[in-house]
Order: sequence, then C-alpha cells, then structure tokens
Amino acid sequence: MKTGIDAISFDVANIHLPIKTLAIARNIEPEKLEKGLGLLKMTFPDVHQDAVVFGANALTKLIIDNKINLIEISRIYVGTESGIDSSKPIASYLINLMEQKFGEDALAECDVVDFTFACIGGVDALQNCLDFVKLNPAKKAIVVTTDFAKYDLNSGGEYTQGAGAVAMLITSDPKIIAFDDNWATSTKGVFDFFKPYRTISKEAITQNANNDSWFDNLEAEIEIHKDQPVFDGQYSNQCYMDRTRNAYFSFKKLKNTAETLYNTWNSIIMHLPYSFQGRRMLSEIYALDSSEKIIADDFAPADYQNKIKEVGKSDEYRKFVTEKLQPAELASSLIGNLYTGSIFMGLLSTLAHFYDTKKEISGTKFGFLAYGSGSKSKVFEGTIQPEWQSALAKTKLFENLEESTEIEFETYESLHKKELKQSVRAPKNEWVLDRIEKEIPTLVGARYYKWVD
Ligand SMILES: CC(=O)SCCNC(=O)CCNC(=O)[C@H](O)C(C)(C)COP(=O)(O)OP(=O)(O)OC[C@H]1O[C@@H](n2cnc3c(N)ncnc32)[C@H](O)[C@@H]1OP(=O)(O)O
Repeated sequence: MKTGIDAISFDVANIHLPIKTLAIARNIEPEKLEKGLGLLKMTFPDVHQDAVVFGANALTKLIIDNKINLIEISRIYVGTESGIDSSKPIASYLINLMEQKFGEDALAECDVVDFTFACIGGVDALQNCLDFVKLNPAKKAIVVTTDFAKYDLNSGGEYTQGAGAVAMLITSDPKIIAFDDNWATSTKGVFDFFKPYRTISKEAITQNANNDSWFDNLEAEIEIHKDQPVFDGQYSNQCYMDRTRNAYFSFKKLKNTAETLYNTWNSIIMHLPYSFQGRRMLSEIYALDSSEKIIADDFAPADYQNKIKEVGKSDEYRKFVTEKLQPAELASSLIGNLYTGSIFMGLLSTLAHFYDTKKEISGTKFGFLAYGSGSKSKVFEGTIQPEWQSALAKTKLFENLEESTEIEFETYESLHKKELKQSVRAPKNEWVLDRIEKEIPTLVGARYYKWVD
C-alpha cells in the first residue's frame, strides 16, 4: 500500500520588499544577494498576520479546494518554530478556527499537536503522519507547516526573511507523491541557530521597539522569548552540510546501493533557508557520491575544501543544478525563508514549475534532504503519482506570488519594529489576528482571530 501527499495548499505573506531595496539600504552589493544567494523578494507579514493566520489560511484552502470532510481527519500535526505560547500549541488555535468556519465539533475527535525542531519540525510531523496512515489506511491526516522567519535588523539573516505556511493532506493511495519506507537520520546537539529565553532589561526592549505594549507593566528585568534567533551563519551552514551528508550516505546504506544516488532522482528537494542554499551545500555530496569525480584518497585533507569548491563551479555541476535543483529554488527566490515550510514549498515550486511547463513527471523519483538547526537531517524519497497534475490544478503558486504587493523600505522597518498599526493590504477572504487580550487576568495574552470575507 502507498502512503503520501494527496493534496497541498499554501499561504504566504502577500507583501514584499525587493531584495535590491534592502541591499541598497544596508550597503550590501545587490549582486551578492541576487546572484550569490539567489534572493529576489523578501516577503514579510502584514499587521494582521502571524504564524496562526498563515497556518489557518493554508488549512482552510486545503479543506475548501479539496472538499475535505473534516470528520475523516484523524490528525492535524503542525510543524513550526514560531510558537506563540509555551503551552498552547498552534494546532489548538487551528482547531478552534476550523470549527468556527466549518462547524462546531467537526474536529472534536481529531488529535492535534505541534512539532518543534527548527526547520525540520514539519518533516517530523510528516513522517509521523505517514506511519499513522500506514497503520490505519482508511484514516487521513493533515500536516501544516507555518512560520515567520524573522531576523534582527542589520543582521546576516535579515535578507533571508520570509513568512507563510504549507498544508498537506496525507492519505493512502495519494494523488501527488508516495513516499518509500526508508528514512535516514543524522543528529548532533549543537548551537548553530536557536531561540532561547533571554533576560533583558525593559530599557533594551523599548530601544529595540520590538515589544508588545503589555510589557509596560512588567518589572525592569524580565525574561522574554524573542522571535529572532541567536545564530552563527557560517557554522549553521557547516552543520547543514555535515548532517545532510551523513544522512545521505546512511540512506545509501539503507538502500544497499552502490549507484550514485542523486542520479536516480529526477528532482532534489532540500531545505532552502534562501534560494541557493541547496546548490551551495550539495556540491560536497555531488563530488563524494561519484568515484570518478573525487574521493579522499586522491588528495591531501588540506585540498579537500578547494576540490569541493572546484567541483561546485564546474559546468557539469551547473547543469546538474539546473536540471535537478533549480525548479525548487524558483518560489524561494520570491518568498524567502519559510523555516518548516521551506522544503515543502520547494516541492510545490518544483511541481508547479513542471505543471506550468507541461512536463510529465509521473513515475519519477524525488529525493528529499531535510535540515533543522540544533541539529538534524533526514533523507528520504518518493515517487510522483499519475494524478499529480489534477491534484495541483487549483494551487496556482506562481500566479499567486505575482500578485504580491511591493512595500517601501520604511514600511518594512516599521512592520519589523511592530510600529505600524494599519494593514498595508486590506485583508480579503482570509483569517486575521483581531486582538490580543490585555485586561482579563485569566486570559492575558490570549490571541483572537476572525475570518474576513
Ligand atoms: C536557518 C537554517 O536553515 S540553518 C542553515 C543556513 N543558515 C541560515 O540561514 C542562518 C541565517 N543566515 C545567515 O547567517 C547568512 O545569511 C548566510 C550564512 C546564509 C549567508 O552568509 P553571507 O555571509 O551573507 O554570505 P556568504 O559569504 O556565505 O555567501 C555569499 C555568496 O555570494 C557570492 N557573492 C558575493 N558577492 C557577489 C557578487 N557581487 N556577485 C555574485 N556573487 C557574489 C559569494 O561568492 C558567495 O557565494 P559562493 O560561496 O557560492 O561562491
């Protein structure tokens, strides 16, 4: 029996800053961001949007577009690293909103939970739901990945920001992609990127202006959880490379194959914190998994990185990137980082590209290389199913991304500092954050959302 993704939908922030505008304001060469990292636009949440809003919108679209009967859904598992609460999961908010829209008690027996492991939490949720459906083939599950990839102003991560969600229906006999049973994992506990609770003075919060006004009543020194991570960019790249390489070669062992694995994949879907991360990180695996290219015996360890760089710049590798990686990069260039959703947006981007260019990919294999800081990689593969095109007909990814509204640099900065009070784009047919409770002691901090027609 096959298990996999039967339907997919998304919701991304529909306002953006051209990356060139940010580059000029920050005194960075635009070519570095555009040609070096593959960035074109950076999406950013509007005043009424947060991770719950994106997740709820993607989920609502999935339900409506695919006429899902909610009684059939046994699980809604959320991958996120943008939790708005240390106790109440985003999944609990989603249940409430879906019941508001589709009827009280529609999900009363549905199991819901959040999975958090940086950017790989959505893949963990997927793997769990696949196992569940394998055991219960008549049942269905939904995976929602939702995040706001927010970095400090002027930081090295600022130009990789983005926001949005991807939702997927997981069933037996899926229409889009069926996953194989082999999954390889590589794990190591490191501090490459994390979001710790930090003790911070009230003064510092006010200077940062990144606070909500209800902090005003707190003591001078408080412990807060910031949306923005503490990170070491180059070290996080090294961890990404080390984990994905180890998981890739474990996967080869699991499959017990001497064949160059990536040659068996029509497309390669990787976690893309920015568009060109995959192509910059994969050259090592590309070089190592083919005896003709290099293998450690051919050169001293000191030559190793140079040799990898050389391979990465070769025409052969460029051709490989264009064929196998570029379709996944297209949406990332126009959106930015989606954290848990990035790998699934890469899948959607690839499918939408082949759909728009009318390429038949049914029966081909896709390879997946997932990564989450902290750190963990999972490598797995799936086969595209005969009905993938009909399942994708309503998604219209690139048409939707074209409708994004450009914002000025000043608007971006005031959104980042939470100074803007009125939405840039009036909401329509979507969930919005209505208010945060500030008065009632037993509800302080509770977030309330509403649907806007
Ligand atoms: C969150 C996670 O997923 S962990 C894994 C990734 N880590 C992150 O996303 C953390 C947040 N982000 C960051 O810290 C940073 O944005 C990073 C680490 C991703 C990038 O760091 P930077 O210092 O900005 O860029 P870096 O020097 O690594 O690369 C710039 C690239 O642009 C190229 N470049 C520079 N100038 C130009 C130019 N004028 N024209 C063309 N290319 C240029 C460089 O050659 C280099 O590419 P190459 O190494 O492939 O040759």
